[in-house]
Amino acid sequence: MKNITVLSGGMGGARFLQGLRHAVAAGTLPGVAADAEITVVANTADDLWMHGLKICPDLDTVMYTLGDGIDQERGWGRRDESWSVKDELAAYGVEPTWFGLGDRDIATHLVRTQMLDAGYPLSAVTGALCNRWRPGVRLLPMTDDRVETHVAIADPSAPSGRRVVHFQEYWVRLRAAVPAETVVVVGLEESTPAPGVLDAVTGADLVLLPPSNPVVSVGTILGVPGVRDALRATEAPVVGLSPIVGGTHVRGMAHQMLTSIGVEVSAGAVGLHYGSRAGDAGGVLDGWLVDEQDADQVAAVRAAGLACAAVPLMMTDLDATAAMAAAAVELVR
Ligand SMILES: O=c1nc2n(C[C@H](O)[C@H](O)[C@H](O)CO)c3cc(O)ccc3cc-2c(=O)[nH]1
Repeated sequence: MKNITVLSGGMGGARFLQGLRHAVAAGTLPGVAADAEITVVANTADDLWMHGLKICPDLDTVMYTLGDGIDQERGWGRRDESWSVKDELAAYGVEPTWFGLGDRDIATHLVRTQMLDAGYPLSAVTGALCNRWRPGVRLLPMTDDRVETHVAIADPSAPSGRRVVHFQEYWVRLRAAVPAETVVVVGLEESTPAPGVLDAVTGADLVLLPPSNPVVSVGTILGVPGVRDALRATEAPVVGLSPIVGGTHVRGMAHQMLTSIGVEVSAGAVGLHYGSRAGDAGGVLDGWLVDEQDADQVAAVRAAGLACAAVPLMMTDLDATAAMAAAAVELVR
């Protein structure tokens, strides 16, 4: 195997990619060449415009994490960050004040916004930013078009009893503490895959769905017209790793998002939600990894036509994550 493609969200996907890159370089993935290329197709529906800047959280989290600029503790934004601009904006009473824009991070958004204003597509901007960060993977946005996830929540003070907020407000300001009644990904149906995305799927030797949010991260990538068809057409095996362990998410808000689309919050249910490529309901997987805590769900996943195994899925360190990548390869060899 020489070409591995990963459909990734932010923090969970980025941590997985660290382990995958480590395993490829160490030559510990059975049948995978040590010089194999990793292509990351990243979710861009978390993106938002704020203070006139285009912010791309999942692209930046992958870029900073693999480029060794990430703040490990937060899992997003830059290490050794300062917040002077954020504080000054707050001093002017400029909203929103709830979003953490760091001084170093703002430089990334300034470069991106200037290039977008000059007419460069997001994919070209991302390539330019990666010339500095050298993440060691090819990083592609899922689309160059504007796509944004918005969440409808109950709001008794609103005439309709509901209010729609940008995904970032739901996640950062509201801490996903209220039920997501409806998730709407604005612009998704009209979007087209960014250059290289479909080829990265159809031309891969292996496609991986890391433990990112199956609704608002991987789910949005699958929603870009053409991506799901490419996954069902590729000759590469497609393997996913469950973001749900022991009945809940490890970090983030997969629990709330799965509930909002009526999918049971379990490792097995997420695998069945992605579905088997062997089936005819648009499924995209050949294999699905669940954590050892969820071994009792392996039989049901296999019964749906998926290869399935229960292995440790907690990304506690680089070796643990590398072992997860190896288990994914083993599952479909
Ligand atoms: O929990 C937070 N996450 C923050 N994130 C993380 C972001 O909400 C998540 O990475 C994804 O959107 C969800 O996966 C940021 C990411 C960026 O790229 C830039 C700024 C932020 C700011 C925050 C923040 O203030 N609080």
